[in-house]
Amino acid sequence: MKIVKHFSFDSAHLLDCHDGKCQNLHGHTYQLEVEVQGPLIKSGPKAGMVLDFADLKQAVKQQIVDHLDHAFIYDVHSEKESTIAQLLQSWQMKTFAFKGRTTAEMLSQFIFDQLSTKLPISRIRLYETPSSYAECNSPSSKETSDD
Ligand SMILES: Nc1nc2c(c(=O)[nH]1)N=C([C@H](O)[C@H](O)COP(=O)(O)OP(=O)(O)OP(=O)(O)O)CN2
Ligand SMILES: [Zn+2]
Repeated sequence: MKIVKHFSFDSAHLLDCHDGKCQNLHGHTYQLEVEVQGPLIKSGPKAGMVLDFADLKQAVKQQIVDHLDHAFIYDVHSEKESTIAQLLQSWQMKTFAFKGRTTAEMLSQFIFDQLSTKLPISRIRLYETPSSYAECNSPSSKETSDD
């Protein structure tokens, strides 16, 4: 059985060295879908659930949304992005240090890995724009081969 919950957060970023408009500072209202797979709980207050949606909400909020929402997400390996982050930090503005390029793909892998330490996550999908998303699946939850 699978359950899915949707989340949303707003972040600013840029892609240093991008060969298009995304080299400029800009923002996204990211839409995040988190899927959890597992058997139904058999008894007690959570009977008939894979995981209580409220518990899923709290975990995603604490581990992901609270850190990324209204933050400048920057690649710690980029001098340009780190310089912007230092300036924002000097004004007590919110930043999030990311160990990689802040693409939808890299962010979705990070979110998947973070959440997987606490929950049986089977898939996450991160929409950067309404028409663009990256998806990260647990190998064990794949229904088809690797293609
Ligand atoms: N494979 C990826 N390609 C791009 C990424 C990414 O994370 N992975 N990111 C960007 C930029 O961050 C950019 O903000 C998004 O680009 P784009 O989809 O072109 O933006 P639009 O506002 O034009 O989106 P629409 O949904 O088409 O309006 C670039 N590429
Ligand atoms: Zn972007």
